[in-house]
Amino acid sequence: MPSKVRRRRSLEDGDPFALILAPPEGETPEQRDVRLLLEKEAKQISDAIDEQLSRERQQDKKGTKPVKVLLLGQSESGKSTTLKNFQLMYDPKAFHAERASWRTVIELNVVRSIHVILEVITRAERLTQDDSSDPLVDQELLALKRRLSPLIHVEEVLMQRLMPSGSDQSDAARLAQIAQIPYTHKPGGVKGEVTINSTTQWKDLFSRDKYNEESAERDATGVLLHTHANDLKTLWGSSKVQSLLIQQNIRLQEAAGFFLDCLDEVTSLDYIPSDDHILRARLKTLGVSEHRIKMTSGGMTGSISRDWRIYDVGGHRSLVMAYPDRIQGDIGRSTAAWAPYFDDMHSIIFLCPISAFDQVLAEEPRVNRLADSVNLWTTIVSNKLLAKTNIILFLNKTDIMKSKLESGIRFVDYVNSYGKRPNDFESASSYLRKKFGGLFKEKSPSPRVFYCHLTTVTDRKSTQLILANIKDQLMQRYLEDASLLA
Ligand SMILES: Nc1nc2c(ncn2[C@@H]2O[C@H](COP(=O)(O)OP(=O)(O)OP(=O)(O)O)[C@@H](O)[C@H]2O)c(=O)[nH]1
Ligand SMILES: [Mg+2]
Repeated sequence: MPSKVRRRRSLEDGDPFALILAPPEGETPEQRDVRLLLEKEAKQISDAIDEQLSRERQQDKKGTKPVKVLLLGQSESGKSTTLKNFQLMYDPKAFHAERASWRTVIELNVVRSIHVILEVITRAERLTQDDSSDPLVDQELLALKRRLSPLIHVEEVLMQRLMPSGSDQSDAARLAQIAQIPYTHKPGGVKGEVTINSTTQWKDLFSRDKYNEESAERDATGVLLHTHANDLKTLWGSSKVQSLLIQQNIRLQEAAGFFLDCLDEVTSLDYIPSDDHILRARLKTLGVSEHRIKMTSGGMTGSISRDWRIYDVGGHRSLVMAYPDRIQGDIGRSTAAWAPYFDDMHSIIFLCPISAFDQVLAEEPRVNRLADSVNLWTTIVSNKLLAKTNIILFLNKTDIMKSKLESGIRFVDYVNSYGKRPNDFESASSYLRKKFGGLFKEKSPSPRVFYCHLTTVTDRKSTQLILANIKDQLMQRYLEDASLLA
């Protein structure tokens, strides 16, 4: 029992690194059972992967192998945004062809932010009723709320169009059936974020050509946003709304899919999203999608061209392994869901959204988001099957991290081992780099190089420099491997 107390305390103290490194001494019999169960599961996965590896080695003896890159990380870490950057750089034609389709997603993002504000007003109204001496909501706000409430209906219509098969929960359940992964419905989870299943042809659904034939709602939404443009701007510009958001501790500007700072553009009738807007658009991925891009790299001996396959894995934890409640939210289930995609990857780009240090997982409110990323990182780097895989860490969302620290949110309040170091971006990011690097060295089955970048993947310029380097580095490695095998 004493060690159990110590382990729990380190979690409560909010130090994800201490938790990972804590020795399993003083394990209770139940903990032991759970650990053995996890080990058994890990062994089964490992055996299955070994078998698949050996089958694929046979197949790969013929033909040129594509370069395979896997994007990993928790939900909202920036995987799909990294993929968009790759597409924008190396397959711009396809990227631009999809531009109009992203408009619907952005419209939905706008409506969602408005929905959040309307709920904030409703909550404040309730409080005002309790204390009418100092009304938090005035008549003007109430009138705005009334006029904008039809947008909530629009949100439902749009979500039905993007998710024809129903909610993300039902998609997860279906996926679980196909993948034969135990699935548990978690009541009271995230409220209706729009999710895209990798098999849904949503871009076709919303392409401009198709619009005229069958998707009247889409333009109706654009027109509705346009009609309400002034009210939308008044609502967002209202100092009363801004103070209600602060009072209720909602930092809307830092949320995924925030577009209220460019309402003039987004609500105009001829709005077509820019590249930057597409990078900022939020659409949650469910399942795994494969993207093929032809890449060319120049070298001393001339340029080479290879097919790349980039795999974007939905990071949401809706596939839950049937383990005791206590350990849900831990390493095993994620590995189980992703394991089939690990085996022959040339590289894994692992994204950790470092700005999430003060947040919890939407789907698992007991779990701190940084602690979750540290857990996933540890699982990936310690996996023996990945011992030779090139792993690149993106400490992402540095822009939000900076603004949080500047606004006075204290890193040490969530990572107690940070101690008395200054609460600024330089110190906090270099601390995290060291910690992730330390885990990498300690947990890697054999020595390998630690690659780490501080990123803001919504920023095209800086991200594309990093991706160009990664592309050349992987092409180089690929050639070296090929010549070794020849
Ligand atoms: N400000 C800021 N926003 C970011 C950054 N990286 C990603 N985002 C935004 O965060 C949201 C989530 O990013 P995604 O790329 O969809 O996250 P994901 O990892 O694919 O999430 P899942 O599909 O749920 O697994 C999007 O609206 C992005 O535009 C960043 O570095 N800074
Ligand atoms: Mg995604």
